[in-house]
Amino acid sequence: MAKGLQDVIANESSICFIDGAKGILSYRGIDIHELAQKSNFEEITFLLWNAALPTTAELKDFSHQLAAARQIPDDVIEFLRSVPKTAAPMEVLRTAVSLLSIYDPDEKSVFHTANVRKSFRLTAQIAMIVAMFDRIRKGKELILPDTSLSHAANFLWMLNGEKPSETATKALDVALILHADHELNASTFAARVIAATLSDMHSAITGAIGALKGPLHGGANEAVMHLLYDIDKAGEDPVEHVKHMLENKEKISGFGHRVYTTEDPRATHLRRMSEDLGKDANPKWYEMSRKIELFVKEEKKLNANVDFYSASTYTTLGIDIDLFTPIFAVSRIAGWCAHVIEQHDDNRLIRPRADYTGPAYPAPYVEIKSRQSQAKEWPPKPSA
Ligand SMILES: CC(=O)SCCNC(=O)CCNC(=O)[C@H](O)C(C)(C)COP(=O)(O)OP(=O)(O)OC[C@H]1O[C@@H](n2cnc3c(N)ncnc32)[C@H](O)[C@@H]1OP(=O)(O)O
Ligand SMILES: O=C([O-])CC(=O)C(=O)O
Repeated sequence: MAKGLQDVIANESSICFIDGAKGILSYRGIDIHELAQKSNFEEITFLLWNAALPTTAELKDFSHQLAAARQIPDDVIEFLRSVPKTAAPMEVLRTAVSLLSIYDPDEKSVFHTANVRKSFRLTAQIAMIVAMFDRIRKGKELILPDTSLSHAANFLWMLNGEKPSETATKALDVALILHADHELNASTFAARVIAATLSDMHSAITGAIGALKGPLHGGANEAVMHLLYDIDKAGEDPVEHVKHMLENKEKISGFGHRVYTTEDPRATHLRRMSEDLGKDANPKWYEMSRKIELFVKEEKKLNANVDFYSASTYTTLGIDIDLFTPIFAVSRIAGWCAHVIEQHDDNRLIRPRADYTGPAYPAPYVEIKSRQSQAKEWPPKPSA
């Protein structure tokens, strides 16, 4: 039995190819390094959904459709205003996406064309929800979307209320390219399991957001930054701190990967971005990260994953920690949609088996008056 389904081939997919031993990641066969250098979020989203790079006219039309989808029902904005300002943005996003389904004109359909329409809306709306809730919780006025801006630039515009610099837009755009898809990662698998019951796309994406939030998955980028802040606040040496954590058998967020046994190709770009942005702003977070990376690699032979340098990159861009995982979702929605579309286009229920480890069958049904409590921890044994 493969615990955690390690290395189990659970589905066919033509979206994303990974060679974990060689550190290769590609979308529809095109290497991530080339995409990170030459492409943009709109183009790779077209690629993920259509299995081919767009022509100039197709890209223009696609970008236009994505910008035109920047609309949120008033009731969803009311919901964002109604939740406590202290709510975690990732929880708010999860619930808002669930709520969006009630207002989506194609909500019940799982047909290809309806799924594509929903993909445009969800991709546009997730970015807007993250930006809008951040402004609402800070008591700031909402900023209307600007359809002349790219997806990355519009997100920064709606978040900060000022036109973003080319450097910030480019950095976010590259981060969005890098995070957009990753084969059957936990959140995408969750989305496909939900979609495979012929449930709707919003249900699948709501489940995916719940899975992404966990600290073993997308939530690790926030945990990395909390670690860096804690070390900095305590004035500790980063290597000594991490050494102590490893001695206590604690995991270091941002390291290790189920599939990559060598460098995560996305970390290569994020490391460079963290360093470059740090040079112009504050190199501290990059420098601390680099020291930790070198030590963990030497000591545990573990490589930094996509979440490690995204933390210092986003912090240097002035983004709050609890928006890191939501921003992961702002990008990953492109991949989730591609996978839900692929699943619905050629569906079969996903229903694996469990290796049963419980009491041998047939176990006796003991009448209630004859039972002794078997509970170990919960519920606690009532005192006699
Ligand atoms: C976008 C993403 O989801 S990328 C991943 C983001 N998650 C993180 O960064 C959290 C930290 N990393 C981890 O917890 C793991 O490496 C995971 C979840 C990514 C992969 O998990 P798995 O493939 O199940 O590996 P598993 O957790 O079994 O670890 C294997 C061994 O490496 C160790 N290990 C793995 N990651 C780490 C880590 N980050 N720090 C310290 N030790 C680690 C484990 O303790 C274990 O050691 P052992 O065999 O001595 O018990
Ligand atoms: O593939 C995984 O297991 C996790 C990951 O890196 C991602 O989702 O980007």
